[in-house]
Amino acid sequence: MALAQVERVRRLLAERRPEVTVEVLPLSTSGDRWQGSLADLGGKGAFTKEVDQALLDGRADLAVHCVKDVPGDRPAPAGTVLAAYLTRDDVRDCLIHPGGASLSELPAGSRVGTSAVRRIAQLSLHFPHLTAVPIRGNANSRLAKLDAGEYDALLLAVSGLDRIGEQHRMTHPIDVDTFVPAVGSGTLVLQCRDDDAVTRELAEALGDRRTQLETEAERWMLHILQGSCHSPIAGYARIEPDGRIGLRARVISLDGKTVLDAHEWATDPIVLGTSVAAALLRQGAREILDGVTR
Ligand SMILES: NCc1[nH]cc(CCC(=O)O)c1CC(=O)O
Repeated sequence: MALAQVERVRRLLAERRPEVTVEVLPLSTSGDRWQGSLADLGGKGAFTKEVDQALLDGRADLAVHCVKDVPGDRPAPAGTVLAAYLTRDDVRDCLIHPGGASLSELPAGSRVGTSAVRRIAQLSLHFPHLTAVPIRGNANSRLAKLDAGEYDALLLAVSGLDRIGEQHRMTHPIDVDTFVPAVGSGTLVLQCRDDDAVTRELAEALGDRRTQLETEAERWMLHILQGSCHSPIAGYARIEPDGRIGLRARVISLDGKTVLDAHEWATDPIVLGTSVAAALLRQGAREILDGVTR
C-alpha cells in the first residue's frame, strides 16, 4: 500500500513538474513488522518514525504518510513539516467476507479481524453478536489470513483496498453513520524538512485545500483529546456547500455501551476541532479515554 501511495505522488509530480526526477526509497517500519499491540510499540509513531528519520538524515526529501497513521497527540518531529494533503480518497471502512454476507447477516460469534479500537467499539455498538479478533500486518497479509481461515471476516479501509488493487474483495462499505470514520481516514500527507523550501513548494503544489481544512479540523479535535492508537475516537469533517466545515466526532466505550457524539460547523478548522473536542469532554470523554488500556 505504501509503495502504491508513493507511486501516486510520483505520477502527480510527473504531471505537474516533469522536470523533477523522483527516486523511491522503500522503507519498512516497525509498525509494519510488529505483530503485537501497537500500544506496546509506542503507538502510531511505529508507522512513521523510520520515515521521519530518513527525512531528518537526508536519505529522503519527501515522505508520504497515511494521515490515519500520523500520531495526533504530538506535533510532527522537529525539523519537519506536514506540507500538503492530497485529495481525499473514500473515508469509509468496509467488510470483507468470503461468502458475501453483510455484517447483519454474519452468524453470532463470527470472528471479525480488526485491532482498531474505533472499529471494535463501533462493532460492539451495532453488531454485539460478532467477535472482534486482533489482527496485525498490512492489508495483503490480512487478506491472506482471512483466506487461510484464521478469521471469518475482516474490517478494512475502502481506500486501503483500492490502493492495493483489491477492491473486488470488498463485500460492502459501511456507511459513515454506522462506522464514523477514523481521523484522517482516506487522506495522504506529504512531509518534508521545514528548511527545504524547494521540496516544500513541490509538495504544496500537489495539495488540496478542502482536504487540508477537513483534516486540520479532525486532527485538532484529536489533538485536544490527546487521542492515540488505543483511543476509540472517530472524526469526519466535510466542507459544506456554504463553505463552512462540518465536523462530526464520536468517542465510544470499547463495549459500545457509551457513545458520545458531537457535530458542529465553523469556518476555522482549529476553532472547530477545539470546540468539538470540548463538547465531547463535557459529555465525559476523558473518563472513557483514560479507561481504555487495550
Ligand atoms: N494502519 C492502518 C491503516 N492506515 C491507513 C490505512 C489505509 C486507509 C487510509 O488511508 O485511511 C490503513 C489500512 C486500514 O485501515 O484498513
